[in-house]
Amino acid sequence: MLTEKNKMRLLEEDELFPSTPGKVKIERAHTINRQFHRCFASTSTTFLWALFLIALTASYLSFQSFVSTSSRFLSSSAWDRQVRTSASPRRPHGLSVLVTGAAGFVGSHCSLALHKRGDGVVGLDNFNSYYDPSLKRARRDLLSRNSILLIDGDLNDHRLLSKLFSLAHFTHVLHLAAQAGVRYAIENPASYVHSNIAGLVSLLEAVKSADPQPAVVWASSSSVYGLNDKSPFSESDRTDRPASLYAATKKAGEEITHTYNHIYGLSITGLRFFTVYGPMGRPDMAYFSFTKAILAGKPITIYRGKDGVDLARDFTYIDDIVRGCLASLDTAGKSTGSGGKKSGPAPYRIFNLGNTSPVTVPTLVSILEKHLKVKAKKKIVEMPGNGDVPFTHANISLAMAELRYKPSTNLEAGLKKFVKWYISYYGRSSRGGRKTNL
Ligand SMILES: O=C(O)[C@H]1O[C@H](OP(=O)(O)OP(=O)(O)OC[C@H]2O[C@@H](n3ccc(=O)[nH]c3=O)[C@H](O)[C@@H]2O)[C@H](O)[C@@H](O)[C@@H]1O
Repeated sequence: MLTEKNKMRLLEEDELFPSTPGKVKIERAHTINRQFHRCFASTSTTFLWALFLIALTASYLSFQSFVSTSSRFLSSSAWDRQVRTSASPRRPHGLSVLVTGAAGFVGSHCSLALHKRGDGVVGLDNFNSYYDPSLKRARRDLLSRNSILLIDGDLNDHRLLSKLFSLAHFTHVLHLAAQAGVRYAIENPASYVHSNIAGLVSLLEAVKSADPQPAVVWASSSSVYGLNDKSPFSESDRTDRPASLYAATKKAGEEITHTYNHIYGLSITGLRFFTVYGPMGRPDMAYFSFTKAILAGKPITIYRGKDGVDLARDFTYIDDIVRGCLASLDTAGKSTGSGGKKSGPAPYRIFNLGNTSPVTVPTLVSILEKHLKVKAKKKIVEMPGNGDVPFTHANISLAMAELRYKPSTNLEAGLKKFVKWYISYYGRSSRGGRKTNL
């Protein structure tokens, strides 16, 4: 017999866990159900507590790491001195440049080139794990051996940025930090917004408030041309039809920098890089991942466009890009703002930095086969609809006229240098592990 109290409890439990309407309930089933419900209720409570504790621990840890990162940077006079020394030019009228993304491919090459000619350089990089961070650490070690300070920090860390601009009077910011890669945007769209939109705005806010305001040279991308089929691509061509979220964030960057130019008088130069390759490059890019796979005897996937047309890229060698970046810094006019107001118009420039001679992906593979002396195992598939464009081709007349930009390395010669570096760094039988220092 059920007591009134027990009946009430059962009723309450029934309300909590309603049974399927119309089902006959027998007492034994009900008892089992009740035990199950109790057990479930206690499991779910435990689960919720566990979640709560995990969240609490995670926020504590991230707070601790924020505090320790910030205090490590923000309260040490030794660190202040390091920033000032690294930012100081060693030649008369030299530049003082904050290079974001300095542990990256283009960032590390530019930092070294600037340092070599006597400019002051401070690097900033968040060492994210989009590709193997050990290569980024190796680049940092190389910079460090050249007395270039590279700070592990994120563009979105406002305190860190304002501290940097208060410590050093940077004449220029070379902004190369970004979430790169066209196809990865399908997997992780938020990382593109974090770095290429929020990070960019955070940086521009810091630059706007700096006194004096530096000039900004930054990496846009050939991908902004998107579905443009007028060839070669000129800076005045349509860029309102991006084919990937990556391209859309780079295009947004061009508009965002324009706003800061218009309102605050920041001197802006946007560089549309065309598929940059070379030694110490990005492992996610086709020429790099193909090399690794070919040496390992693994198959490579070659995408092919509609109607069996080969895809083509205006592959551009890193040294040419570095020269274009340095020429952009050297010719950037001054920012005109101070205290949040501009005192006159400042330059806003956009340049293509390409090679002007597109090469198909199968040709890229055959050049690699030749330099590696190994035949590739090729799998040809139709280009997936995940952001790729069929071809790119730069018109570089504007950069030639204003930057004296003149690319001098063709794909054959550039890949030879890349392969030489790859084998010296990883070895021929590598599985991605490094053999020597950079
Ligand atoms: O120029 C640019 O703006 C962009 O250049 C590259 O993007 P992408 O040209 O797609 O370079 P890769 O990823 O190296 O691809 C090169 C070509 O190889 C093809 N590919 C790639 C990977 C693969 O497994 N198979 C394959 O056939 C691609 O479809 C593409 O046609 C960079 O990854 C971007 O960060 C940069 O902004």
